[in-house]
Amino acid sequence: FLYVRNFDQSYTVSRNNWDLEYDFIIVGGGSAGAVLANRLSEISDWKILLLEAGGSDNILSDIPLAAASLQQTPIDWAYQIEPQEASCFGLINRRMHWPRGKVLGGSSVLNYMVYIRGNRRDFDNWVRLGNVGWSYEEVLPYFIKSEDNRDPSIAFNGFHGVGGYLTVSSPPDVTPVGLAFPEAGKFLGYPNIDLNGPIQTGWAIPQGTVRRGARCSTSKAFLLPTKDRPNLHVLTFSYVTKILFNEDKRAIGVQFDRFSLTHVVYVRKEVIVSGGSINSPQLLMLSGIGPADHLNAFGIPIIADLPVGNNLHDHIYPGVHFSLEAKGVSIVQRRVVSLPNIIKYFTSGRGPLTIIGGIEGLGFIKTKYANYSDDFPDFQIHLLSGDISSDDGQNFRRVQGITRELYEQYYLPYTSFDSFSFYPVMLHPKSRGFIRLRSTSPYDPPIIDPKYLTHPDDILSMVDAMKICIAGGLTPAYRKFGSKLFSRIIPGCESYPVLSDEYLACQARTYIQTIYHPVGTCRMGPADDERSVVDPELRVLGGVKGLRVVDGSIMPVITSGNTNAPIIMIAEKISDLIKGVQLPPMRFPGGDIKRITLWIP
Ligand SMILES: Cc1cc2nc3c(=O)[nH]c(=O)nc-3n(C[C@H](O)[C@H](O)[C@H](O)COP(=O)(O)OP(=O)(O)OC[C@H]3O[C@@H](n4cnc5c(N)ncnc54)[C@H](O)[C@@H]3O)c2cc1C
Repeated sequence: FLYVRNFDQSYTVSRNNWDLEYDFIIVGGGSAGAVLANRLSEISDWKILLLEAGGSDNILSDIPLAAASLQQTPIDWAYQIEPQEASCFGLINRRMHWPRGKVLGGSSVLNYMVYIRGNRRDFDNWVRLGNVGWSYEEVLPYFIKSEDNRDPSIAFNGFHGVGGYLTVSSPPDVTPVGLAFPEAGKFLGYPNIDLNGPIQTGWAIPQGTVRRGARCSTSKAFLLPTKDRPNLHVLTFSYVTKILFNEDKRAIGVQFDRFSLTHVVYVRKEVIVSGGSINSPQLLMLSGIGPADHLNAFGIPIIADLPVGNNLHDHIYPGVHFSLEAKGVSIVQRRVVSLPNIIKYFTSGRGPLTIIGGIEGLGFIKTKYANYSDDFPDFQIHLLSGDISSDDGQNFRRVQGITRELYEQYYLPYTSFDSFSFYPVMLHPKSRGFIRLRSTSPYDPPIIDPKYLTHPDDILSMVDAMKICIAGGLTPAYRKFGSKLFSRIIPGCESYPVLSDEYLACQARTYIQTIYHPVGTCRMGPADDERSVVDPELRVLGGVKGLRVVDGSIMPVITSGNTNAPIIMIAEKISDLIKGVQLPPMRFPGGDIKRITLWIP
């Protein structure tokens, strides 16, 4: 207990009194909001208010292997998406859950802690879309600024930071199935590399946002060190329901609900919305910023007619599952959640409970559809060591929202043996969906329709990625444990020859799942691009003043990898911009790279 739990964390940030006016009001204390609160309150003359709808994180959320068990609990907004047209859910007709953190630290408290920054092309692509200032060379200093990398073999290779607020570490313990992952990659021709270093295409055991074996959320990383700053007020259980404007379209404050009472607080400089990719567009629309026809339909007075809620996209994957003859080589949750392992975790910050969401390997690969000349992978394989059902399906059923009967029908055969899964995550989906208001009540969850797989290219590349996964799981690295592809005949796909392209496509449509990276709903772009909601300094367009959006919703195109680190970077960069400073661009430490043509949506 002493080892992993810093007693400082028991501080409470809730206050019962606050001021009537602040220099900055930040809405949402998640991945982005926590960074902004820290960095802006470094200026002692500025008074900052952070309003967070949820409370504080807890001891369960510290345990890396327990990540999935946090879903559908009070610290999760527990959204559900609309049923999808593309027959993704033909088999079980489910409405996929979309967890989002409702807690200080936001989704960084629920996430699986994988630390990935994305590909340098992602940011150069943002610049090509008109977003001056966001090239890889300009954002790299901000990734480094946040970081405290604790692995000496990675920390000093020129791409990393030491001494920042965000602890990044390599896993203290890895199962044999995890250790086999880079070996399997090498067999297929992929090098074992630092996935945040000079090249991204490779297979490796990933680093995580983990400090001494426990989750390092942005609440722990960025808010905890500010607890003695008198100019930062953090109010938990404070749900912002409206941004207030004067007749000049200047944001002058917000209205929020706290313990059944409604309050108003005013702002001198700016309101910054950091509610995440679902809540930020919802709040903007409720406040009169959104598509005019949609707001008119609800009778909401229009402040600015902007494409808020459009451009919703996400990372999805189909599962490729393997069973193993060997025993004790992967995480079988019913075995690893044992008293000795719990004691080990709390006394030394080691053991299987430190494994980040069960993810022990990451492989960035290129399918034949990638169509790029060099290092710009189109899929990211996540190795889940131990399968969805190794805890008797409890998390899986909760996370995927399927019934016990369906679970027993299709997944039960997994439960008794060691196993692993490869999840090939499609990095550059072309399908686009939207967020819209369901009603004018801020308490009604918005309509979320990602329109998965509605672009025909998306399914083709997915089939190819599944084939690479099948090859990877059957390499000598896994054969030595007796790996076998778990090939049940999927109901609805019987008419296709097993493992044919058509069969795999059917499997993908049937079992697609989110890896929880929705972005893009308050798209950043130049003012003359009709798709833009915020400009490259993240100021809301349409003549609005004193209002920014800073979170995952501003990404014009999703980054190649998990989204927490890039969102922290975005908040770091904008904090400096607000302060009127910018770190100098870093020349790419590996030298110049070839220019290539990217697909631009
Ligand atoms: C289950 C899961 C697993 C993931 N795994 C990984 C991973 O392994 N690696 C990775 O890099 N990324 C991962 N992600 C994604 C990553 O965590 C998110 O992209 C990132 O945390 C989003 O940051 P954000 O600042 O945009 O929003 P959030 O972190 O969601 O923050 C939004 C905050 O605003 C608050 N809020 C919203 N509306 C209001 C309002 N009106 N008033 C007051 N407060 C409000 C919310 O309660 C929340 O605290 C995962 C996400 C999930 C959910």
